Amino acid sequence: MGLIEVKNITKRFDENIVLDNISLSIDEGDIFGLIGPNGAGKSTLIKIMTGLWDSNGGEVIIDGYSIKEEPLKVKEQIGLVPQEIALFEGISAYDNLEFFGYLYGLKGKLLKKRIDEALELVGLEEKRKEKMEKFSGGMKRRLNIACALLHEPRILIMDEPTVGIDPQSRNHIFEFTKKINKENNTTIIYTSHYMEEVEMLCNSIFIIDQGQEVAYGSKKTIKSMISNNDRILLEVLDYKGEMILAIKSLTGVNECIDENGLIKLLVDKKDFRLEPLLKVIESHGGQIKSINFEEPSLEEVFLALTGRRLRD
Ligand SMILES: Nc1ncnc2c1ncn2[C@@H]1O[C@H](COP(=O)(O)OP(=O)(O)OP(=O)(O)O)[C@@H](O)[C@H]1O
Repeated sequence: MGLIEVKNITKRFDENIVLDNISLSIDEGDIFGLIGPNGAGKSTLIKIMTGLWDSNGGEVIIDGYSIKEEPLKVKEQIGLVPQEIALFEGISAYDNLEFFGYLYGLKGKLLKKRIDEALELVGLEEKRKEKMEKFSGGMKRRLNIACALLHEPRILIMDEPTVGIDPQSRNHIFEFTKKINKENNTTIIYTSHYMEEVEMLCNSIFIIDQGQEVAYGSKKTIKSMISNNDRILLEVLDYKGEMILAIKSLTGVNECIDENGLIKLLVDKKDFRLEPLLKVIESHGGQIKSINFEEPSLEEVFLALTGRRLRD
């Protein structure tokens, strides 16, 4: 059983079904990506998983506790960073953290220690005395995440943490997310409509669209859902013209396009072997300058499975 079990969750607003029988399981230490376009149901699922909203059917079990029956046991394990920034503008970064620390029941030396650690983690130690109103959107977002980490939660949930922020803050968020996952084994749930972020950060992925599961599993599993093909890009110097014909006749090669020395291959993962390809190139006098293997991107997966782009 995973640390987090979501079982057959359904949510309706009047007649509108916004989550349709969603089930998933998240292991301790995972970085779990929940992705889908605007209005797909990501925030609604997060609100149900954290006990902020009730579902119309199904259940959420965290560490063996039902969120409906033992909400406090569940909530103390979670740090939630909501989509809307929740901070006090008129006071300093430190005072904001102190306020949230009190809410978690922290005080005295322990609170000070946790505030220092959280400020360092999100890269805002030098801004501790500055008032929030002077902060950029990205700095506010980082501080908001720091607030959610003060009680050292076992699970950190971030709902679209990089929307509308500067690249520097975005990189900070990636770096410290990876750090707390690695060093503290914190389980991360990360929602986004930026496929490339999730692709970079997450090991398990759930793609949701119009309240329904589109794909779910490890990155590898999801990518293999749409294609048995891999792409290979080769840069080859000094080869003779017949080489392309010889490559095309190799087992497992479905396509071979030559663009002035940049050779693009589409190969069947099951049947293709690298060795015969290298031999053919060598026997035609070609010299390989570079060779790259490419998998389909998550964006391509989404397009293949839904017929639409994630961001139109
Ligand atoms: N309080 C509400 N009342 C009625 N409908 C709602 C409510 N909250 C959300 N919805 C609807 O539920 C659907 C899912 O919304 P949700 O905010 O969960 O999507 P999302 O994937 O988080 O999108 P975004 O990336 O835009 O935040 C949308 O159609 C939305 O209009």
